[in-house]
Amino acid sequence: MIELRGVCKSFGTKRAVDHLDLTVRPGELFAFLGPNGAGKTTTIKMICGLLAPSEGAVLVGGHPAASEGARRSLGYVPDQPYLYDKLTGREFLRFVVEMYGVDKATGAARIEEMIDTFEMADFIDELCESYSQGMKQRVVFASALVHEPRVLVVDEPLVGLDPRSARIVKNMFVSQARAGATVLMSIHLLAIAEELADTIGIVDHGRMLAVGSLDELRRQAQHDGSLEDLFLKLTGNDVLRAISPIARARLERPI
Ligand SMILES: Nc1ncnc2c1ncn2[C@@H]1O[C@H](COP(=O)(O)OP(=O)(O)OP(=O)(O)O)[C@@H](O)[C@H]1O
Repeated sequence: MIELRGVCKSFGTKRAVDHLDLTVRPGELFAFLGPNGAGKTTTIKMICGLLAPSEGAVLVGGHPAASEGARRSLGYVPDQPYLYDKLTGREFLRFVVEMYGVDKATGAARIEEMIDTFEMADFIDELCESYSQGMKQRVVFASALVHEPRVLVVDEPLVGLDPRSARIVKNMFVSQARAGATVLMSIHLLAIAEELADTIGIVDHGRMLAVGSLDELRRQAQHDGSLEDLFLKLTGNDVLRAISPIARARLERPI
């Protein structure tokens, strides 16, 4: 479970997150949407204990964010993942398993499972510095899941993945949620949110504009269109203003 209650985060005079309330339950796959600069990454960093809120409370698996309990419950894939160049993928996964205090036999079995799930056998014993972007992403996903977290938080999950790897990752989100994990992903690809998410939250200027299933969002926005139409309506059509009048007229035609 992820719970945010009245959460605010300011950087100097800039309010990045503004009284945000959010609950994501076990078994739920939540897509966090919003325009650039809306406050998604800042919120995710507070969930992961990397930033402290200026106000409000953040709970992860029932524990205050950044506490030992929260960290043990959590798997996190950042938008700009980092691997150690001079370790192999397998060594990196071993390091992560040891960090979480997983016993040796269980850890070794979980690493094999991850290698299999993310189809990494061909490169897992090469140094990370030799990996392509997509290979790095797969190792990072494996490292976020290897300790079997109950809460998975992913910032922009599909950047740099080829279609096959993207499919593996999408399947993994769904199977994690169906197995009872709480899954929150921030994503700009609205079609993916529409395809995968049980619940969608649209944030802008640090505030939650709407949250619910796609049908609930349609009711809240009193608009019976696609998720893209709803998104643009709720976030003020900023994108439409930036494109040509002809394209805008086409997009603004009633559906
Ligand atoms: N360390 C920081 N110092 C100052 N301002 C920051 C800092 N981090 C984020 N911000 C500001 O907070 C706001 C929210 O940023 P955030 O990265 O959370 O947005 P986002 O929704 O993740 O955007 P994107 O979709 O572009 O990744 C932005 O205005 C950003 O400039």
